[in-house]
Amino acid sequence: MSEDAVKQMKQAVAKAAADRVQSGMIVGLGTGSTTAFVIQFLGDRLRKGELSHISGVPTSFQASVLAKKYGIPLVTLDDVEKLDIAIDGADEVDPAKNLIKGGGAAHTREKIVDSLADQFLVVVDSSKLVPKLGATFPVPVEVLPFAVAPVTHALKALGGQPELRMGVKKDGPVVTDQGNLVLDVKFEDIPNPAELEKTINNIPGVVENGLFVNVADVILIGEIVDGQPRVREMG
Ligand SMILES: O=C(CO)[C@H](O)[C@H](O)COP(=O)(O)O
Repeated sequence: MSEDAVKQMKQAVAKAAADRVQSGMIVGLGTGSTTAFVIQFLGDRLRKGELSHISGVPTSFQASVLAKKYGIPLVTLDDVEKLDIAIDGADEVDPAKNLIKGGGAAHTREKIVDSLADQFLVVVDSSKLVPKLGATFPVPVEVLPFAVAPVTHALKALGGQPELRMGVKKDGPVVTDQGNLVLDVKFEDIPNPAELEKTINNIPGVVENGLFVNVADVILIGEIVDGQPRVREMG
């Protein structure tokens, strides 16, 4: 799939998601390249007067910078008890609507914000659909820097192959918005994602992992059909 086709799928699905937001809503703003388009399209709708009085809860520094750029008023979790909708991307989606997230190292805040929404709407291109979680993407685990060694040992004991995530444009490890590190853990098989999600989070020093089980309500998928971008909802 060409880069341009992937961009078209992301834009199509982002537009469809932004069109579902209604005036007055409190909206969780996800992190990543797909949600960057969602934030841009929400800003467009506000500017055109199609939408008014929405507030965004950003899931990351990136989301907050983009929201400010596109004129979306922001609130924090000190200001609201729940959200009407959260729109976020994913790295993998299985047929039961369970996810792996954290490709942008933002899964800790994302899980908090996405879980507080009446509706958690996931926006992905068709390359993210997998028959089983773990098929293509490791499970990102945010870890306190002090605990990287013992958490690494514990993840190996669970059958995983953890690797410290390194920066692409920076020497040294990726540091999350909370000042922690990320271990990307490849598992040969994830027979029970719900159990693995809880087991990993029980390791002392783990802050949060990128398995999102039973959190997503709606999955919108951008795809290319007969050369044209199209959006469908997972049944
Ligand atoms: O979980 C995430 C960030 O932590 C992203 O939502 C996920 O990585 C998908 O990103 P993109 O839309 O760029 O493919």
